Amino acid sequence: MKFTYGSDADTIYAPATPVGRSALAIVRVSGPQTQQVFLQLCGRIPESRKATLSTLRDRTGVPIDQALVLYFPGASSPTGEEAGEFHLHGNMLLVDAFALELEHLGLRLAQPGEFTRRAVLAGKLDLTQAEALADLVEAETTAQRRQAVSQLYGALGDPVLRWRNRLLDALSLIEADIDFSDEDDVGEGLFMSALTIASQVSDEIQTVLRDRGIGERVRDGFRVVIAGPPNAGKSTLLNCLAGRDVAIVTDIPGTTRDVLEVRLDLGGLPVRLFDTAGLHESGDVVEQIGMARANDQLDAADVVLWLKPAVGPDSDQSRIPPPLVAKVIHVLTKVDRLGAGEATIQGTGADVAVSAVSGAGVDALVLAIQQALPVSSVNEGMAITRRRHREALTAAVAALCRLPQGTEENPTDWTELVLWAEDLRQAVFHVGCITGHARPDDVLDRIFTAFCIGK
Ligand SMILES: Nc1nc2c(ncn2[C@@H]2O[C@H](COP(=O)(O)OP(=O)(O)OP(=O)(O)O)[C@@H](O)[C@H]2O)c(=O)[nH]1
Ligand SMILES: [K+]
Ligand SMILES: [Mg+2]
Repeated sequence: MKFTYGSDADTIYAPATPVGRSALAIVRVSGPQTQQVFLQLCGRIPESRKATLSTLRDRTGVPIDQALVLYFPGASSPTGEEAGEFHLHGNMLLVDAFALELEHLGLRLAQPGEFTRRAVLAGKLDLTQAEALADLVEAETTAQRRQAVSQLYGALGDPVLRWRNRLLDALSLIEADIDFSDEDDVGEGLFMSALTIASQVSDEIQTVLRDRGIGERVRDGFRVVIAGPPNAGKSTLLNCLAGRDVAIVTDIPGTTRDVLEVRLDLGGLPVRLFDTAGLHESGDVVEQIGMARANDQLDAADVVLWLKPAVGPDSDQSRIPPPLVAKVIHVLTKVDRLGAGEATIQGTGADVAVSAVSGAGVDALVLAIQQALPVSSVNEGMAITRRRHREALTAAVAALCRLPQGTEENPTDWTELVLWAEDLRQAVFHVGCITGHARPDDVLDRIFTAFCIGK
């Protein structure tokens, strides 16, 4: 969907707190008509940046509410333009009555993310910080919250900006060389320093690109897939780990066909846990489709729980998982059905033995999953958190790799310098897209449509 914003010259408003009953409801206003809003509804413009108690009145003079109001003048406001905040009591009828007065003055309801968009356009935030704000609002686990906060404080934006500045330095060296050069001479040899800078930046970016996608995983959730033969107890285990009855369980093999997903917080890490159809030879068309879906999940998994029942008709099937990139945890299930004293894991090849009925071994399994997640570097230093960042960095590296890699190489004539300058310019552009220093409109639209209104 293409999202179109109203004019950036409009004065916008939006509730910044959730709909419903609450102690307070905060309404934000931003744009050139802000002072007029204060004059009309409070009777005066409050002192800048100071919480002031004020009676809000409608256009007939009838009080709407007594509210704490805040006025942020021009450039020092969160959006970089005239802005205000109204802390009403948290009743929706009251908020509606207030909104009606704002609309009467010509304000319009903000689009999702429009306040943050204005802050970016005013240079108050770079794009990675704007994305971090969205991630912070959406965070469901500690790791997500920490990653969002560190990105807000520049964990991604700062190094990207430094790369861009160094590439700009390199570009200006080459441009100087071009200026010095005439037809017989290719400049002062400044290109050598330029190529050194470019290759160092390229190496640094490539190191970051080899991060195994941890930042993206923290943002989206690590994928843990439960798989194994039919009736191994996969759906029962999903329900047990989720703590609720998500999946259908029966003693009929082939009960699960569709992929089911639950989101879990495992020690602060976001996990997407998937239940899949039992894998075996089957002529049943529906089961075959289910197994194809199961295999797709296995291909995308970070960790696979491969289940095998300790007892029952399926226990002797010596099934092994298909070849996988993911880490595999071999889980022996239904151990409550083993006789007392029977050694559980030994000789079975399993890593963990569980019973979803008695709960035995479930804590050990959770621990094993946590240890199998590729999290050693979570929240430490720079993290790529979106595909957008990865694509931009990859494109920048591709441009830098077109430059000669050894500094010994001399340009054959000055037109070659011009081509090198162009490659550098492209690298600068792609790196700049991450922070918003180069800003194609579709990038902005894609980012801000994912925001909630009022942010
Ligand atoms: N005693 C005992 N029975 C279990 C346990 N886990 C599962 N079962 C039983 O095993 C049968 C199969 O369980 P499911 O969870 O449906 O197995 P599944 O692997 O999802 O099966 P499909 O979806 O058909 O591949 C059911 O009758 C469950 O009640 C367990 O830990 N202990
Ligand atoms: K079943
Ligand atoms: Mg099942």
